[in-house]
Amino acid sequence: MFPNGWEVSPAILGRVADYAVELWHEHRIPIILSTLFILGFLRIYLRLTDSRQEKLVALPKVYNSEKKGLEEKKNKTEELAKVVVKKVSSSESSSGDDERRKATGKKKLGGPRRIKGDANKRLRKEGDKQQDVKRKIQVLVFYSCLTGSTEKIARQFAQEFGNSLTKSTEEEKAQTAFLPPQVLDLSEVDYDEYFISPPKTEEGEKVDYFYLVLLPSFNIDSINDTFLEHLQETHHDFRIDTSPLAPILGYSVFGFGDREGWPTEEEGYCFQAKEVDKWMAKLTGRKRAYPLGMGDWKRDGKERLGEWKNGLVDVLGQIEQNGGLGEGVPGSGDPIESDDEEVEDDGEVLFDEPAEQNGGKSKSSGSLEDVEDIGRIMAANGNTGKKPSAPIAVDFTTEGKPKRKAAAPIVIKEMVPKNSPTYNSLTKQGYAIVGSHSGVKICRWTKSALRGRGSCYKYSFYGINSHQCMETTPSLSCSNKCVFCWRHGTNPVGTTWRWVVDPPDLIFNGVKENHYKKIKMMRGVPGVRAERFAEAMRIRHCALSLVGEPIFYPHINEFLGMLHKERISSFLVCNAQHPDQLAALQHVTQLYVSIDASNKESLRRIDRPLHRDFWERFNRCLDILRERRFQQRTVFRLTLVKDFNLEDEVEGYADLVQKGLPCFVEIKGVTYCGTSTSSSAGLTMQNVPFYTEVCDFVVALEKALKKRGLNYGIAAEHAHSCCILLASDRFYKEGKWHTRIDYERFFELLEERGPDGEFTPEEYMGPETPEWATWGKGGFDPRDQRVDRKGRPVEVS
Ligand SMILES: Cc1cc2nc3c(=O)[nH]c(=O)nc-3n(C[C@H](O)[C@H](O)[C@H](O)COP(=O)(O)O)c2cc1C
Ligand code: SF4
Repeated sequence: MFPNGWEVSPAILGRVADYAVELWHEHRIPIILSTLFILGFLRIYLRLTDSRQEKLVALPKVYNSEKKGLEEKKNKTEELAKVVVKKVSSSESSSGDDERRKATGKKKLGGPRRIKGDANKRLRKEGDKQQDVKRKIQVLVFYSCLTGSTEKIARQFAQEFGNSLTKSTEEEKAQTAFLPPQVLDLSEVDYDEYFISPPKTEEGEKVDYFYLVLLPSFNIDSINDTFLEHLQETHHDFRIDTSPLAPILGYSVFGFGDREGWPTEEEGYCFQAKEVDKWMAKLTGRKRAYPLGMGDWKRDGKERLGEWKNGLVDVLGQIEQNGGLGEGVPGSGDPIESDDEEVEDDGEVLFDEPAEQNGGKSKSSGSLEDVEDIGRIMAANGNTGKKPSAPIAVDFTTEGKPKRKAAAPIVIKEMVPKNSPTYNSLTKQGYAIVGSHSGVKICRWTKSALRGRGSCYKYSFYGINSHQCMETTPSLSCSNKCVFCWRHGTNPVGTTWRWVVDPPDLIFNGVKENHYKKIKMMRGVPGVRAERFAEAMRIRHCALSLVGEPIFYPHINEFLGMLHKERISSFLVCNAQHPDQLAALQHVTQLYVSIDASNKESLRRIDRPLHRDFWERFNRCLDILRERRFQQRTVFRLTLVKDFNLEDEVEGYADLVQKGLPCFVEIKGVTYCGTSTSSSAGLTMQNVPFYTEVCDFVVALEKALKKRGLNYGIAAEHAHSCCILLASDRFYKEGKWHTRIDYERFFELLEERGPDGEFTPEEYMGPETPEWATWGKGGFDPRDQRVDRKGRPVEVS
């Protein structure tokens, strides 16, 4: 009923409803469209009004209250002792919010916040803040023992180790606190507490653990067996993560043994320490922080343990600085297996010619200048980042001839700029580029020696420890394109030095730094021996023979002086194409010239030299070697390539030896590398001679030399690298070959008489060549274990 008393009968209501339904059915589309149109219009109108007036016309109350609520919430949460908050991601905040924010001119609130954690608890902890900042590291020293010595050693070790660590963190500002090392007897500890996961700490306390295991070996039943069984079972237990100890910072193992009863590792020397090291690597996800150490408790145990301790102090120092094991570990547990490398990194190799270099024909438009002038020009350019404007060329072919006047401004480019394909290619291959034209790389023999798997032939012949050898070059550029070049790349080749010249000290410091960095990356590699690793941190030898041509570098003598000053011996290999530089070279410990062929045609085919007068240059180099044979310890390096320079060339090589009269002749079979450079030259595996073929060649060459009245004999061999040494009888004394070098004497002579001083190679001739390295004995270092490509031991025949 209506208020005025009208009554509407149900029949009328029914008719109205019918009419409305009918109307809807007939006109629903126009009704919907016009409603949408009106709503759309209304919305646009509201928007326009909104931005003009810079305030909300519609829904203001709703938004304001929401905003107010959020702000209150924000203040509250901030007040609540800066609890951990998490912003809702931007994708979650609606665009409408943004627009409204724009409209109000208010700052972004960051969206609703989700509160994590307990604010009150956090407030309670505020007072502990200072304490929280310091990170705590707990070193645990586990040991096992049967007859009592290891316990004593472990306690003393922990004491000394703790002292060394605290010294480094005594400063108030130190971010890390080393807790005193704990010594734990493996026959008493609960293995589940330490070797299924790291020990639990007090609630809220953050302690990182570092495990050390001092373990004598026993070939009888002992706690070692129980311990090893536990490690194995944990690793194989399907209910447990395969690396449950991965949260620890790192570990290292030191084994005690007795060489009197167990002389070699194959016979059981320290065998259980090796096992523990292996299982710990698995359980920790390869967190070997320092190589396995081993010591004979009757002989060198203390000394080896001391080295191992010092190495670990260094490692913990790095952890303190970097927060973890850092580069190489478990990356160094990601070993670049030396055996995986295609070939050994010893020898001159080249890269493909870059497009802009045309067969060595110099395109330089600039003037020809002296090497020394490059420094002057660089100084004139101020090396200030101003772009020099035209190339400079130093043409060794025209050195000494009158200079032409500069026709155009000078631009000095870098040989291997950081953004060049060469740089990328070289770094990918494991080279570190130092400055703009020098490189350093760890050769596979260095890695092999670190793991006790054999040194290169230079140990057998000359007594060089491969793990203390740095392989480097101050010039990545070269003037040949040898067929056996095994590096892919696009490095500059050319007859002239046209690049920026880096100062020698920059190169010297840079190559050392990078070499040590690369050695350090090996510390977690399985099988690396602690004592070799410690020795490797002192470079004793430098092989200037990587890629490129070292005497191409204008300051090579200064660079050599720096090596010698630090008592690093130098073996310099050059390609017999730079006679002037060779003549000007000061003393090196051993001076090599690569003799890749015995006649002009063969040399052209193999070395593919860029110099048109390559044969004349080659011969001049041999003359220089002959003249200097009583000043420099000279070596011919022959690389035999079947079907290229092996057959019918014995007589030719004998002639070259007669011409140069080197102190030694090293003969080596080529190593196949399968690069585009070599295959485009038609080189295949078929060109690699067998060792027996190399032996036959050497016997024939010795005979050919004798025929010419030259007294050379086969002094040493290293079958492992297919290399044999012929020596002049100048190095044959009292019925023995003396191919080794007295390095200390060499440095003394240098100090006494200077880099140009008069002294002969005989004056620093070393002790006799060891029996195992002489002809017929194979030459494998008896200290090491020979392995095949898969790391399996190989019997040395
Ligand atoms: C019963 C026995 C068995 C041993 N077996 C080996 C072994 O197989 N390999 C090894 O290098 N040393 C072996 N050793 C030498 C011990 O590892 C070495 O003497 C060690 O320093 C002993 O440590 P401890 O005095 O703490 O028990 C053995 C010693 C004993 C007493
Ligand atoms: S001399 Fe040095 S660089 Fe050359 S192969 Fe031996 S260890 Fe390697």
